[in-house]
Amino acid sequence: MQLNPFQERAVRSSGHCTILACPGSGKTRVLSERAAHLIKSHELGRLCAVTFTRDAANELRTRILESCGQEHIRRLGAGTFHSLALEQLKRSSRGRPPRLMGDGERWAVLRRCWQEEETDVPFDDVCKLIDKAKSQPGHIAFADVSVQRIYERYSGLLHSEQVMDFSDILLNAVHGMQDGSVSPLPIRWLLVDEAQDMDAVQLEWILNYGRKGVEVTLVGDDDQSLYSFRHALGYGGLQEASLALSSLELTLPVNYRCAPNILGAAARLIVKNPHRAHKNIQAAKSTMGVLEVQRTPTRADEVSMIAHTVAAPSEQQWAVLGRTNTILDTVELALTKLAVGYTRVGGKSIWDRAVGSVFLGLLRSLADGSWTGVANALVFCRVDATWVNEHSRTSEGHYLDRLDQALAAPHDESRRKVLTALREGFISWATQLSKDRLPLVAEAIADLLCGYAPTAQVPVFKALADSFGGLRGSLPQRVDFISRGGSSKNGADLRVQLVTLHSSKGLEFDNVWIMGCEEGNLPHTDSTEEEERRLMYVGMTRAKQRLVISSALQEGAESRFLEEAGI
Ligand SMILES: Nc1ncnc2c1ncn2[C@@H]1O[C@H](COP(=O)(O)OP(=O)(O)OP(=O)(O)O)[C@@H](O)[C@H]1O
Repeated sequence: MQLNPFQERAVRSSGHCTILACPGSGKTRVLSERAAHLIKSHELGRLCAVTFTRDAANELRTRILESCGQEHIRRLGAGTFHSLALEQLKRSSRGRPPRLMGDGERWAVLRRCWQEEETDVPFDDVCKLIDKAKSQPGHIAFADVSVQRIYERYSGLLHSEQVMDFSDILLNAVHGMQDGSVSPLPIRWLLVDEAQDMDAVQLEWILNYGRKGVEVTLVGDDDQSLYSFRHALGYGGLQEASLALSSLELTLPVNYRCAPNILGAAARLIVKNPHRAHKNIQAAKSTMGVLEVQRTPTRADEVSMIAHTVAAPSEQQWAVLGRTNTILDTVELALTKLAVGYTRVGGKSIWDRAVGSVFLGLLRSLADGSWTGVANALVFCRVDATWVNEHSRTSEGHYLDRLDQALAAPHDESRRKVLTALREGFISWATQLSKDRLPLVAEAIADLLCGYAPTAQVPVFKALADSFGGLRGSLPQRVDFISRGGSSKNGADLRVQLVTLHSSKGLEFDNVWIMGCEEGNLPHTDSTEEEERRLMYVGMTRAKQRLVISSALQEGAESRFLEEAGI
């Protein structure tokens, strides 16, 4: 595959460089080719590639080595910001930097400090404020004096106990590089992938290298910046870095992924964002794709349309993209009902979460006589877990025998009530089952659990019962189908994927369906319009051949993004 002229220039140019890459423009390839070019065209010097996750760093290392050859392995480093900063701290403290606390430990120390302060500011808010402050490299100060005191107490404790939290790794490396107590890694080139996602501390870390003569290459797409809630700087960060280093700015405008009409709609949408780098995005493909808009009366109609379309027998690969996991749950249940295999990306299956697993657990017990589902349901129905565990250890046999053994002992009224309800329930469910009335059994189990569930979970139990009741097959067959994760726990069946818009970044599919495109949901009220527009843009640019965008009348007005995209 030949590089296009834009890619060629991005690979071969020298000095500090910021590469603004449109979706599907081959940025990982350009980054690895550029790294290989720098290594091969110089006899000396180490190169370090940095990114946000360990998997991405490993992938990048492999791609670079494929391009430059294994013989250069000693001249290449790749890691996350934090792993590289930690390496610096280790080198500068002869292998003994402060011990890194785990998440739970950090939480406990912070909570201690919060309790001591007796403030009105809720603990979660204090955590968020401190996280936000620690994503800045400068002096930390809080508007609220009680939060300031909590922070000072927390920092004091970490110092005296010679420990640090995750944010301290980069902060300590940055401050140490500034005052000369921490040396930079001995590298000649630094390459940063997904640079739109860096926060202010990561930016300062990069700039420190740049100021010390390391050549910095940033690759990113400000239009795909989705993490401002994690303090990512997006376009502002890319601009600041380019300005500070006087970097050469290049774009990769050619998209190899999407049909031109799909790309055109996405491009019309994203230009509505006022704060972005101008990129003259172009489609490499010339064959038009399918671009459809669907508006159904209700969400249930929308979900049914999605499920029946993606279920149609074909080799076609589909991704259903949703703004939230809750909206994707509705499609998951509809697919279960139709016995269509699927994979969830970016969230757990509803059958693996508390509500789904307690419901399925009782059905499994009914199918095979096992106890675990009953024990879990007892705890869900607020029976004391210590008692349930003790009874699980000391009793044996079929669940009915174990319930009988339990009922033979004395209990307080509420526990006896739950044990009796379950026992009577099982007897009646078994009778219904013998008459092939599985939907009724599913409904009755849901009803029993609803009696102990918070109000918000009641419709979820009803939907689970409807989905399970509608599925074909015997009870063990249905339980087995769902337990296998709708057939594809191990990702074996990737034909239908249910993906949150955030998790869709970096992926591509033949056919994409973006659902729930109503005002309030997309754009979502929890975020800014610009960030939501980027989210929609990322979703749209995942589609190679076909893009369907749907909404339900009952859920509100159609998203403003459709009009903006001219569709
Ligand atoms: N010069 C080229 N000629 C033909 N195809 C190319 C070229 N460069 C990249 N591609 C193809 O373009 C597709 C998109 O590339 P890639 O997945 O690396 O995009 P990306 O820039 O990382 O996208 P995104 O940011 O949207 O995740 C890949 O299938 C890749 O093989």
